[in-house]
Amino acid sequence: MNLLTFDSHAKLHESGAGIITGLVQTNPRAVLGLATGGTPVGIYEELVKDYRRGLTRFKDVTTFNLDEYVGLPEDHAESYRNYMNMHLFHHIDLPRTRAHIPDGNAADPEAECRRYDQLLEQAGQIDLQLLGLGHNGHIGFNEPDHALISGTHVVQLREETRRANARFFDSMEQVPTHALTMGVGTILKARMILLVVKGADKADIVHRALTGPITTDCPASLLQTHPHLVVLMDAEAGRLFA
Ligand SMILES: N[C@@H]1[C@@H](O)[C@H](O)[C@@H](COP(=O)(O)O)O[C@@H]1O
Repeated sequence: MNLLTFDSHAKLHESGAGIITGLVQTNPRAVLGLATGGTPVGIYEELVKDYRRGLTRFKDVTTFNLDEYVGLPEDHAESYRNYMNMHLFHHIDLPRTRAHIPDGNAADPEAECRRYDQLLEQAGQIDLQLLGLGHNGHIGFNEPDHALISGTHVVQLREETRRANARFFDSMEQVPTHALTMGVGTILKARMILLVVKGADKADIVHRALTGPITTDCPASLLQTHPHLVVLMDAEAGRLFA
């Protein structure tokens, strides 16, 4: 595990984008696992800057997003498809046909999960999986539970997760109750995992996840078992690692 702490968000974002840009430079056909939420926005901004500087091209890259809400129209401001379009996809030359996100409006969500897993399988191994961290230790939308599911599945969101995400919606009632998420098995199969954690409110959970017991009560704790985990933290999130 490689832990890196940054004294500014600018440096953290540059570093995160630099790792992704470097990977795509050496492997133009890279398969990237992408995340949403507040945390990676600055990294996507830097990635777009790298692209505009001509440092990288995405025309042969394939991407898979971790998750999507169930029941939000694709063009809803808070759908993860719309988030990705706004923050990354509309600014780079990644072909839409290779930018995969689970379809939260599929008539048969279980069938959609199987379709997503087939696409993942066809693409081969994810080269780099970008991850944020939920306050309860969730990764993607894999919530703490007595057992975790390996492949893509439908999940009922915990109240604390809906509350944390309510800041992006007009009211708590508008936050979807369910989501489709890649499973922890798929996440752990990635060649490299880039976990990004920011803010004092995540200091306890990131410390517990990376130094505490490996348990399904804290899905991110499974990342301890990964052979190539890189963690980027701001000083506030990383304060317990001193
Ligand atoms: N499904 C997403 C996760 O992929 C994200 O990593 C996490 C933290 O979000 P944030 O970065 O906004 O704190 O919660 C969300 O619910």
